[in-house]
Amino acid sequence: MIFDWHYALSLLADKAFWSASWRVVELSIATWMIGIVAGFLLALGKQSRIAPLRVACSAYIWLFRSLPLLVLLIFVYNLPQVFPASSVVLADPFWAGLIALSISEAAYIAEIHRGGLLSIGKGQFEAGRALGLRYLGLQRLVVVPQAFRVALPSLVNEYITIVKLTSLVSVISLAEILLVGERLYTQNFKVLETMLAVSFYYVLIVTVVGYALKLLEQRLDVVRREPAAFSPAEPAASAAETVAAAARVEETGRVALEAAGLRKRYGEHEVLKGVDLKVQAGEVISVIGPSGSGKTSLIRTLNGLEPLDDGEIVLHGKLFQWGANKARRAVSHREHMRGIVDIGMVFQSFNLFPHRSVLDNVTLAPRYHDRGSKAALRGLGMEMLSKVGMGAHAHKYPHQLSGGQQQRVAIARALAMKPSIVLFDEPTSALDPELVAEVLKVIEQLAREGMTMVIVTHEINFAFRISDRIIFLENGTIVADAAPRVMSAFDKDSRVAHFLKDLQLA
Ligand SMILES: Nc1ncnc2c1ncn2[C@@H]1O[C@H](COP(=O)(O)OP(=O)(O)OP(=O)(O)O)[C@@H](O)[C@H]1O
Repeated sequence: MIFDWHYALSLLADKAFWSASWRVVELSIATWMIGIVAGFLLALGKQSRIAPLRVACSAYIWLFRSLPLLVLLIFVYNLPQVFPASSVVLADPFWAGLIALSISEAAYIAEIHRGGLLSIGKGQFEAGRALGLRYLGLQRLVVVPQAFRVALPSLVNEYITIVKLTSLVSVISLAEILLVGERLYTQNFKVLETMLAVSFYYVLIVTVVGYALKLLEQRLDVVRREPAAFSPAEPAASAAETVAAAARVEETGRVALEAAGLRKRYGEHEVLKGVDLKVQAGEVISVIGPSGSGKTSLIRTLNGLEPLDDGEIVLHGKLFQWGANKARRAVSHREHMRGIVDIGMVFQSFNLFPHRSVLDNVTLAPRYHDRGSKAALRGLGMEMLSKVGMGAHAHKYPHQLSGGQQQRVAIARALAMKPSIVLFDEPTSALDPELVAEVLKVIEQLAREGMTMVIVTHEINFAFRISDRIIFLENGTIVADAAPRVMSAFDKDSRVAHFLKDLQLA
């Protein structure tokens, strides 16, 4: 038997094949999109803290990944035998195929999304929470865009799988590419010629749609993006457009934050053992102490990133945080959130949002909290960036900045919410030594402006130079709390003097 090239080539212009190809494109794209949305919800459900939801989503994923698609297709297509009303939809093989494919693909895609979700670091959630983003806002603005970008290469791959799986829908008589081919070769027995044409159409769809999805993948990949050129004509917006941008400086002398009897334990290890701390408005307090003494734990409990076991925190005279051991819940969620955004937080590892430009990082929270018009917030963002010497980098992405520059952007981001207190958790510990000075200079400037700050730091000279008070923490207890001048004059046998001497020798 001779291979009929002429016939095979004529099939490439066959109307029935082109219309079947279009049906495959429609079916595969619809399945992919439904699978992406449903799969994401399943992935979130599988990670949920609500046990019944977690179990239900896990069971769905387990069941539909185990079930062969062919079985599911036949099952769905024949459902009208038991539920006649469903024939309105399921009598059409396109809809029956779409439903069966989507049910099955959602289970596979859920696992791809879970990989994306797991890749988002804890720091991203903490930065979002410290900026007062609620669950949905955090998902929408921070988690989903990043997780989607991570998952996209696998999702594109899954699309190709879906295109191939559509050939199975021929069993329920959908006139897709394979069925058109089968109908032809059962008439003329030119099986190889027909299958060559069938292959051509599948390869064409995978190539064209696959290429479009690759372009989408590249577009979403900020790491490949060149920084946009900065135009000095664009920036700081007119004074009228600018939301009162300067960091909020409280009337000095009043108590801004008061923590009483703070206790925190991790398992059996009690890391804060009844800490009392009063921060006056305009005061700069540095927290120093040996590694593991509880400095970071203290600062993280102050703005609610870590729950307390006991004790309470009062912010500007209003209860803000309270220990799990206390039954008192006199604070509404709204008031509590107001407290959170009133306390700015700068993290050791910056925790900038990598998928957003520098300016977007700074304006994200004020935009979320509806603090002004787009133009006004842009003006605010530019002003905050200029304040930390980063105005010229507004259009870059975090990965295009040095560590010191990233930390300065993180400071601008915290200031953009106009907090009354800013907490710094070892702001220079993750930096190369030559980058430390630029960050300390910014913090020192804020101290001069009268910003209320609590700074956990290992930069002892810096702490003694800019602070009104130094707190020495050891074993979860405040061992000393004094002005730098007083602390420098402590008895040379005191624990503080030993610690400072050890640091000088190190
Ligand atoms: N999430 C956690 N789970 C369990 N233990 C923790 C956790 N976070 C901190 N710890 C423990 O609590 C203790 C205090 O940690 P913390 O980070 O507050 O100390 P630190 O004084 O800031 O130390 P460093 O100066 O090294 O950063 C340490 O022993 C640490 O191992």
